[in-house]
Amino acid sequence: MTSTPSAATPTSLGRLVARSIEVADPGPLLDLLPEDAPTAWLRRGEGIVGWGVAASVRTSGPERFDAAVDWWHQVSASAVVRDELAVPGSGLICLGSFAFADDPGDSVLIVPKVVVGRRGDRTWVTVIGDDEVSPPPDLVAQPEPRAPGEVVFADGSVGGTAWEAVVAQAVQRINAGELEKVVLARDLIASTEAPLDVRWPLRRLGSEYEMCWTFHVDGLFGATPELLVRRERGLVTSRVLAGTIRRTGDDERDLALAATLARSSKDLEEHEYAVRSVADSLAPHCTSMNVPESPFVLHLPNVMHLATDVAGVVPDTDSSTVLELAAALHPSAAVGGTPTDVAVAMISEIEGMDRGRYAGPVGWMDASGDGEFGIALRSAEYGPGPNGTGRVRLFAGCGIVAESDPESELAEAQAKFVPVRDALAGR
Ligand SMILES: C=C(O[C@@H]1C=C(C(=O)O)C=C[C@H]1O)C(=O)O
Repeated sequence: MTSTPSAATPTSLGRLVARSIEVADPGPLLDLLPEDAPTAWLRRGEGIVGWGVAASVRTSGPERFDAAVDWWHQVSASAVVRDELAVPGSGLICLGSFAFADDPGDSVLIVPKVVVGRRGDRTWVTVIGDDEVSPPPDLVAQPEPRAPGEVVFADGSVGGTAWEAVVAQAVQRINAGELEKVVLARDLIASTEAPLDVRWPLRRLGSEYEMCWTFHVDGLFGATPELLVRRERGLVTSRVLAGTIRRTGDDERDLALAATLARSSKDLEEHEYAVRSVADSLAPHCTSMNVPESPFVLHLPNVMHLATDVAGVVPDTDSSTVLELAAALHPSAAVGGTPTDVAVAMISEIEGMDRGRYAGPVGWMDASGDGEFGIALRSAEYGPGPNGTGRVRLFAGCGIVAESDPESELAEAQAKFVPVRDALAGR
């Protein structure tokens, strides 16, 4: 790895050596994570956790995806890999998280030093190092993570009332024919008494939001219900969400609400834009595709969504990695809008905040380019606060169409803060 793309800042230029071995079930993967440099991508207890940094690259700007793909090609081409399992996620892998917007676009790919993965009833450990690998570590459950202590929430960049006015402005511009749909988000700031030990919210998100992908990459964590793209041995899949209704906590009422959502023309329209944008971006890579005609309702503890699982076959002649597919799909109408360019310009004009890596692709990739990238929703970014405290920035957004009502959209955004908000609670 002598030459690196200009938009990339790598940490390791050495040749990597990776070795994966099968191990006995060590119990819940999240319980194995140490406090220092943990990474995670898990759903229903399966997936990947990792710790330490064997190599990483930071990229930025409009070239952030291309620069990361180039770096990964170089790293994986020069690596020596011994993998006794050869299942998705074993062998050399990286985890990554990408900014929503081109500017500043700060993004990261990380190759952990240790990865523990689970798929079905198989569990493995991968140890990755420079030129030589250490023996696999003992896998033992770590003590309960440190609690955040008292947590105080405050408005972020734009307060609730001001945000309603921004939504109203978007509705007006949609009705004036400028665009069809735009996704607008806001942030909340949580101040935690102690610096955040990210394993605290991760454990809670992993058990409360089993239908979601619980993730952490370099300070961005959450539990997303939306899979931007999975590439696995020539098959691509994407779970598209758009159209939301809040749950009441009363099962019978929620079922009636689910039926209302499935018939709501406003939500079906919003959903249709999102499905079309994903299908159109995947089509050039696929020989055949399955796009269901109508969505199903995905039930989460806080909200219900209209959901469509899109699938396609990528021929051997198409060598696009899952990250390139994610880059082609980003930003889908689920987090940008329709038409994409007009919506993205409107977001930066009126939203009033930098999204950072919220609503960008987050996930993992192996040396063959297979892997999974979700959309970083129901997420937050954390760092140090003043005087030994912690600071967490939570994000939530909503698709705005012609019939959107600002007050209901604000309530919907509040409901989307709930997963991370609740996961920070408890002392
Ligand atoms: C933008 C978010 O969610 C997206 C917007 C949705 C909607 O407007 O109905 C639903 C799911 C997501 O695609 C978010 O959670 O922040």
